[in-house]
Amino acid sequence: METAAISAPTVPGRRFLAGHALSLLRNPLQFFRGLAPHGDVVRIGLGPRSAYVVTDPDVLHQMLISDAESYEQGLLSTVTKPLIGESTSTLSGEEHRKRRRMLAPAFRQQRVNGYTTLMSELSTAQSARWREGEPIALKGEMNDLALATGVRTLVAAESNQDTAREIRQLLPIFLKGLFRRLVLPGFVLDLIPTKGNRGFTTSAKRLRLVIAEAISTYRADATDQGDVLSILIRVRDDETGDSFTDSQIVDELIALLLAGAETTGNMLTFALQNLAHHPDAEARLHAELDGVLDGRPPTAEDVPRLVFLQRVVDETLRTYAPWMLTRRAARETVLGGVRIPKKAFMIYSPHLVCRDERWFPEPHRWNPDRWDPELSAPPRKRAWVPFGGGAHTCPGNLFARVEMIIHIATIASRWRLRPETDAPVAELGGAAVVAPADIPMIPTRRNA
Ligand code: HEM
Repeated sequence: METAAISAPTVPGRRFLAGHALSLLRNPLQFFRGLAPHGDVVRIGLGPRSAYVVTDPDVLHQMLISDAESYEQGLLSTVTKPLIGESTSTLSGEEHRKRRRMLAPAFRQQRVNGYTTLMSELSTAQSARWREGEPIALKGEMNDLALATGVRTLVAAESNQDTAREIRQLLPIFLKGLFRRLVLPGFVLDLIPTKGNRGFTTSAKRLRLVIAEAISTYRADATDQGDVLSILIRVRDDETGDSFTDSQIVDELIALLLAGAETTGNMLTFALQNLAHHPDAEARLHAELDGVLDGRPPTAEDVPRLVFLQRVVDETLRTYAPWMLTRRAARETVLGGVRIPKKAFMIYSPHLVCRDERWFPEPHRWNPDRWDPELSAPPRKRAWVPFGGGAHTCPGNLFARVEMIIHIATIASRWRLRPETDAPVAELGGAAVVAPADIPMIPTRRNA
């Protein structure tokens, strides 16, 4: 160990036993955004426990990439593992590397391109239900759309559409129960047989059963349905020759839906809310869509041509990046010159790094032009971390970016959205992600 290593500075305001709980409960996003001036790695109190928060992009690179072997998955995966099983998002080490290799073919560029027709059909159907001048709850609409996209790209076969519908109904009940169990231990909730608690247990069992039935149908019919499940039942690991068992596929599909639906739904909401609040950006997007698409639905080939829309998406991902992700030090080590004890509770916050004015001038301003090399100096690449980095970097990053581009292109080609009130775009600290406040929107048809 380097001898010059120092102890991590403690962030002022830590109280005996409570730690920084008050500031965290009051406004976790603001609290995290205020940490960087105290050091590249700082110590905060979560109740009586210490946690180390990494605030600098180079030091974060060290933790996630160059010295990744010194860290394993943290609290978030420890608490979710008993509830959602062993999957890419809860495993560490060699088993995790193997799962990532086996998952990768479902998320390669060519495969993701194949999902775009379905994506565009889903946003067309969702927005076809809107009525001129009648307010819509945009956040609910976008979460439904992202969930539908997740479920249909995982299990697309026509013969399994009842399954897909049932997964869509069960997942929100399961998610609600899961969130409660992250706060209170399951055995406590099992002692209180309320509707919500029974709902979690029943929905978890049913969810596994319907996915298992879909797997049996797919195994019996060798056709590639162009979806994620078709890949998972075929894939063989290059290094070990192993394939997935049915139970592993169930765990992976549930984990993908948990990791991918709400995150993308929230980002879609933020993007459309910001466009509604920035008429200049909205007008430029409309001009681009009219020029490239001329009224037809977007396809995978259009994605690289929708340059301004890509900037809208990248800026939304920067502005509303997840605020808290965790690791655990597997051994005593040094990070950014700071001593890290074995088993230390490590936190990194893409939100904090992506809102640091040293890397992104006027960091709280949503400004797609910061990604235009003719108008702005190139942002620090290492500081744009909405999808994390290293071995656990989001495997759905390409999928999520393409999904956002296709849905926004489809919706904004047909509709202009305006907030019903003058409420500004507001952000809330959700479980690990930044969630939008629900601002009712009034849709009006575009005549393009
Ligand atoms: C805009 C939407 C999304 C954002 C902002 C996002 C962000 C992230 C981040 C920051 C991580 C890394 C967590 C860590 O370091 O511990 C992650 C992991 C993960 N994401 Fe995403 N994600 C998004 C969409 C998706 C989608 C659409 C899918 C799947 C279809 C997905 C599947 C996963 C999985 C399985 C992991 C765990 C990876 C691992 O531990 O190896 N995500 N995501």
